[in-house]
Amino acid sequence: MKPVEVYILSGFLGAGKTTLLQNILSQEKQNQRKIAVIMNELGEVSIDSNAVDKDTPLKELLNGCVCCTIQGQLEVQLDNMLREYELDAIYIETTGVAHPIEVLDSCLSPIFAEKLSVQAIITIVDAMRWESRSSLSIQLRKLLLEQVQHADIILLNKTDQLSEMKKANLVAEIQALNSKSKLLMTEFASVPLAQLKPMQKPLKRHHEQTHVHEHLHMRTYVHTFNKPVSLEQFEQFLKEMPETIYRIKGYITFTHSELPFLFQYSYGMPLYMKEQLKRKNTLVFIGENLNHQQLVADLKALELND
Ligand SMILES: Nc1nc2c(ncn2[C@@H]2O[C@H](COP(=O)(O)OP(=O)(O)OP(=O)(O)O)[C@@H](O)[C@H]2O)c(=O)[nH]1
Repeated sequence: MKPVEVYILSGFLGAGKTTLLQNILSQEKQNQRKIAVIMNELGEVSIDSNAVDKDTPLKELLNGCVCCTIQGQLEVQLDNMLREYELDAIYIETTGVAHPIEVLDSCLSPIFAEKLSVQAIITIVDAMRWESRSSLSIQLRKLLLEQVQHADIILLNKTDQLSEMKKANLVAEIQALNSKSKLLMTEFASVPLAQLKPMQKPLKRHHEQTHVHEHLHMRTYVHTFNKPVSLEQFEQFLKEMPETIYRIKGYITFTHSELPFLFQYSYGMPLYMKEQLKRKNTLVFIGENLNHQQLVADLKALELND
């Protein structure tokens, strides 16, 4: 039997991995290929899984980063996928702080030698984040660089926010770091599937391990609101919260609206999308050295002030 193609989607928190996955899945559906998804999220609840439609087999690895705490689980999930479904391809969306090589290692395990064929590590780079990476900690900067260096295909995303001149500078910088990869510029990760074929297949590569909890000090906090909150006060909270909170996602209901909003925040940019169904009002916060106590107090205060 033909081995199942595997694509590893990597990229920093909020770079656009889920947006890319949605674009890919709708194109794969048109091509009538059988696709499965493995998602790894840092928080203990999944927000992104709603982005995958019900017909697509989905396995989730929650509350850990594939690269350190749950690499073994990834192998088990891959094995389960192969037993349960007849597939053409599996897409693995890693957490924004995963090292793609660890994921690659799991897929290249001898138990999958005949069954999986890893096609590419696709790294999506948030153009704005890349530009201002000097404000990140050394460990995170290193991770960003390595995600680029180990990619077979690089999507320079969010280019809608860059001038032509800045685009040219970024392209030159990224090509200097990894001249072997294919580099594409995208807005909202829009890319034809045919472009996601690498120039060469990934081989086993080595890197220095950077683990989420040990070195990056990356933490998550999951907060559930018991009642709607004021939009105005929530926006004030966003303005005042520490810059080391890089990513927030989840559902939130405001006093002015019955239905919740899907809330996305990355690199200082909030985005609200109205939902059609009631959802649990849970937000996942991801950041470096999170001060849990302060966060809990600030979020609880939003409910009291209402
Ligand atoms: N302006 C702009 N926003 C974008 C673009 N691509 C994605 N976004 C937005 O950026 C936010 C994060 O996108 P996601 O696709 O959820 O990012 P992600 O990498 O999956 O995030 P994590 O899973 O938390 O690491 C969302 O609000 C997207 O709508 C783009 O090209 N331009």
